[in-house]
Amino acid sequence: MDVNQRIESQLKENPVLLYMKGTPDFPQCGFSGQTVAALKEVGKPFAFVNIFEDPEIREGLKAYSNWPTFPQLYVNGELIGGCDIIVEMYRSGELHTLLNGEEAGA
Ligand SMILES: N[C@@H](CCC(=O)N[C@@H](CS)C(=O)NCC(=O)O)C(=O)O
Ligand code: FES
Repeated sequence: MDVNQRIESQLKENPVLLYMKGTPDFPQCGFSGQTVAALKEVGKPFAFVNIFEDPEIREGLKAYSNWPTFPQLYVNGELIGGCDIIVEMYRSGELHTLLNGEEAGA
């Protein structure tokens, strides 16, 4: 499998997937840490890939998504954004809406 196929299969298997530095319990960069904190507040389960453990994905994902930095949050295979976007969506309530669908605002 080449790197694009690996990325596609990860995205297919995980409807909410965060590519990050470190793990949710031990983020190894503040940008990944802030993003994890927002996701944890919303409280829906999410999968992650620690790009420090996978240099091929680290470089391949930048080309795949045309987005040069981490974290990168994907929902249903679609890139939602990095730290700035996710934190802003958390503050505005959009992240909750995105991850909870109709339950949002209930
Ligand atoms: N403004 C970015 C901040 C993220 C960022 O600058 N990430 C850098 C430093 S952690 C990065 O991933 N650089 C590429 C690399 O480390 O491969 C965001 O909103 O996500
Ligand atoms: S690892 Fe240095 S800013 Fe993220």
